[in-house]
Amino acid sequence: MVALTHPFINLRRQLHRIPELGFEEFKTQQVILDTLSRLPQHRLEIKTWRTGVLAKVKGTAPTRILGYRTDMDGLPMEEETNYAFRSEHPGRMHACGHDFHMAIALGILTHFVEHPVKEDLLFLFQPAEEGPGGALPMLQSEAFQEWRPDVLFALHIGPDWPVGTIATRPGILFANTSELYIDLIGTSGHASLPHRSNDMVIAASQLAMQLQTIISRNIDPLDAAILTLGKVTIGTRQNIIPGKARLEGTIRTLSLESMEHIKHRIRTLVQGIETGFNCKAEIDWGANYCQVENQADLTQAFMDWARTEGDVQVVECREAMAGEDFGYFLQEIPGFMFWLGVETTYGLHHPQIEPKEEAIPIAIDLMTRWLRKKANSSY
Ligand SMILES: CC(=O)N[C@@H](CCC[C@H](N)C(=O)O)C(=O)O
Repeated sequence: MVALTHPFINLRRQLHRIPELGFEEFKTQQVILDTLSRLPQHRLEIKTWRTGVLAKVKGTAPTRILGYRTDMDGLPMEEETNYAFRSEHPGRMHACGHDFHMAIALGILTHFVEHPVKEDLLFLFQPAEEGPGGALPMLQSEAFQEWRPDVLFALHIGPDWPVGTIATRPGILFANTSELYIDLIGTSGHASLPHRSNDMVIAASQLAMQLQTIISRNIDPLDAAILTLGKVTIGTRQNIIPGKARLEGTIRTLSLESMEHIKHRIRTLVQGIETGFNCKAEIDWGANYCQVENQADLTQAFMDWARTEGDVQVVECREAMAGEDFGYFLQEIPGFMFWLGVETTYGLHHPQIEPKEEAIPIAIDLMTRWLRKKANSSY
């Protein structure tokens, strides 16, 4: 772990202590607003939107708005790192790097308040990326539309790459996602009377196995797709036949067509369970995120530029099956997202993840130079 010498590493640690779930980022929002309030105000315009923040750094002779987005929320999990600055919120953790993302955004913003460029720069602090999804409602908000940027950039910490490496690609970077919740409703009863009950352990087990056939039997093997069940809840006690089961999961695809096809197959299999087990079933698709599709020319230009700058390694990576609601912004505004190497032993969403903080100043420096270049060019 690096020493506490860099102001934005310090800020990351401050944010790391206070992870909050989507649309509950009250303390986080306050830290962002407090940080902004300590900067010279004459170049800053600030708006809040729900628990998010929009901060505009006014340019010297603006004709366009260049945007930079960070997410803000933490995850509902117990932290198990060795950090001295562990989460102070039980059952909450920044395990997806949003503390890094916010500190980096504030580092870039601070630079431009002190060293303005010609164009306006918009910094979006977006709530609820992990769920239920803040990007789409923020994109549709009046607050955003009033300052709608012409281009938009973002990064995500990348545990698989060493510090000093960035990885991205023109085109699809992150998958389409849909959450999946299936409730099965049968009849509970005494363990000794199976014929008078309708056991949802058996129905849920059958369904879990059948769902796994969708990817292996119904999807083109060359078209990547995932159906993961992350949580199954059934029963209360060893001698009670449970009449209710809940299966929770996520679907990931690299095309919208595959997403629709998988949902169609899920509906069909669930209907089969209803018929076969004489139970009722309800499906809820939860939050859906569209793919993160990097604008090809801009992304290629960024990768070429970063290679010539020579201080970071640039990798053209494959698509990831992770989801990111930043994709909604990129459906309407040209831009890109990239992975920032933070080289960790444990991956994203792991309770022991300790991303390397040396990546924070590297990212601030890189994106400061990129935004300066874009703000001074005609595109
Ligand atoms: C980068 C990352 O880990 N993103 C999350 C986004 C959540 C997607 C959605 N709520 C779902 O689970 O379907 C991810 O899990 O990929």
